[in-house]
Amino acid sequence: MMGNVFVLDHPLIQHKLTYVRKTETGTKEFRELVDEIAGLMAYEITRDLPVEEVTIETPVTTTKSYVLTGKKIGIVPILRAGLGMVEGVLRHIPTAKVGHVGLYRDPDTLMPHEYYFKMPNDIEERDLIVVDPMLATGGSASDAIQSLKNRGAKSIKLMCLIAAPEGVEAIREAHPEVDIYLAAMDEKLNDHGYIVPGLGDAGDRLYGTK
Ligand SMILES: O=P(O)(O)OC[C@H]1O[C@H](OP(=O)(O)OP(=O)(O)O)[C@H](O)[C@@H]1O
Ligand SMILES: O=c1cc[nH]c(=O)[nH]1
Ligand SMILES: [Mg+2]
Repeated sequence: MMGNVFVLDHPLIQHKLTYVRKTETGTKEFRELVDEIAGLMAYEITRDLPVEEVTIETPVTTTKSYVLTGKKIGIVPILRAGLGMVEGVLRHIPTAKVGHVGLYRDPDTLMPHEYYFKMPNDIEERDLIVVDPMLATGGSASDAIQSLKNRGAKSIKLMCLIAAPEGVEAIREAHPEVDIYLAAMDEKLNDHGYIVPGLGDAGDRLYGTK
């Protein structure tokens, strides 16, 4: 089955993304905005979570209502920049477990290198949401998803703030069953593998390392 690409262009997300992109937005505000956008996106991507009917008492009467079935969820940030999206998602899915994949992209070759991998021990039973603000060449997300599959993951979604068409294509090629959720689809990559117009280096802007 071919995964879908969803651009979650809700007005609140579009508005916040404008400030995330702006050069003059400082580290503190950048971090807050990434967190808020991740929360709004989590709200959208959990739309199909299963619920079950329960019978409850209100102060007025007995009625039927709905609760989540308790489907197991895992949030998988790609370090470092993906960390900026974790709390926003956890705010809406507080029982989710969090697994970390450490990857950095070599600035010259643009190839990803894995330096850390730690998951909950039942990832094969969980619906995993891989989070990373940037999907550029797609190399990092593609490798992270492959690492998860190699360890038994069966259900994986990818959630990014901004993607280049090249990155989306790379994921669709390597992992055709993975649904991709974006806040924006940008124009292209530049010669250094940065997304245009993009927001610059997400990790550096989140953590003030440049
Ligand atoms: O799609 P790609 O071409 O692989 O590029 C995207 C990756 O690059 C950035 O991470 P970076 O390597 O800068 O690491 P960092 O998060 O530690 O800054 C970003 O957060 C993605 O993980
Ligand atoms: O534009 C880009 C591309 C890769 N990584 C980033 O942080 N930004
Ligand atoms: Mg970086």
